[in-house]
Amino acid sequence: MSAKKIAIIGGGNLGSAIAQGLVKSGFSQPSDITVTKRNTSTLADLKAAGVQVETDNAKAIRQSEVIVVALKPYNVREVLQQLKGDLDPAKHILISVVTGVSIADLSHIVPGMPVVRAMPNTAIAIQESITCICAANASEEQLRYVKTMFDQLGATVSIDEKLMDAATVLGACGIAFALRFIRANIQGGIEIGFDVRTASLIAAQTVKGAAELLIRENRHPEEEIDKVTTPKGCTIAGLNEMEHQGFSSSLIKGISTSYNKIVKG
Ligand SMILES: NC(=O)C1=CN([C@@H]2O[C@H](COP(=O)(O)OP(=O)(O)OC[C@H]3O[C@@H](n4cnc5c(N)ncnc54)[C@H](OP(=O)(O)O)[C@@H]3O)[C@@H](O)[C@H]2O)C=CC1
Ligand SMILES: O=C(O)[C@@H]1CCC=N1
Repeated sequence: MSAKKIAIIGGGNLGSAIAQGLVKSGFSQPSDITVTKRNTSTLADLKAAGVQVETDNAKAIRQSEVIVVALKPYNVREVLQQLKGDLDPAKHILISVVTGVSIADLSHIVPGMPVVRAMPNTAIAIQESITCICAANASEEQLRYVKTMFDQLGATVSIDEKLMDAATVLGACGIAFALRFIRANIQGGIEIGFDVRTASLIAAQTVKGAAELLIRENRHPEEEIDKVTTPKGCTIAGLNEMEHQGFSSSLIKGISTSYNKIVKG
């Protein structure tokens, strides 16, 4: 368990998910976490779990050592400018999960602060995130702490900052892409006879199983696909029709479009 007190500035979708994961994992005592936002009514569940809920960012920062910034990209500059006087490079470490805001940008807003960028996804709420991490001006010890924290909340990978936008697309947006794939499977499953609950369970568990084959067994997807595609069988017939309709191509184009949205605006 972490002895450090953690402030999460911006308790929206991701900020709340991080708090949930920190509580569930036992990494932090609920009372050592403070989550801020202007309208705190949406944080009732976290409050009931013992997490401190605040509208006052400065107060949250003063009573914490680790500051997780989970604001919308367009809010970061203004909010951090206001909090500059409360941030102490000797006491605090800043972890930004904000999309598209570089360590250089952050260091420009709050000079001298140790900054780590992290890119988790919403599965962090259930300790199943993949979190990409990069640091330019944090100490080895601070970086170790951040990695340990996110290791409790899923898996981590250290990357160069130049790959952070790509990490956002593949890991963070990727949850939505995967869920849309599952939804399409559910819709197909209903069309061929299943009720929605059964179709959802089969579709979700099947995707989980496929992912586990890659993660646990370190296999290439095509190696596993070869085991399923009986010659002249129904799998290859369905798979080829999906490819004729642009399945892989649409996913690759979607990933590329998502990436360009971050880098070109
Ligand atoms: N959602 C995701 O899956 C992921 C998001 N990200 C990044 O994380 C960041 C947050 O995204 P997301 O959680 O989706 O966005 P949300 O809009 O859900 O969360 C941002 C929160 O910030 C709060 N906020 C706004 N102004 C202030 C302020 N002055 N002080 C304190 N809190 C404030 C808002 O609440 P209120 O209006 O009540 O103040 C809001 O709940 C973004 O930069 C996003 O790109 C990264 C990876 C994944
Ligand atoms: O859609 C977005 O812009 C954010 C970044 C990653 C996930 N959600």
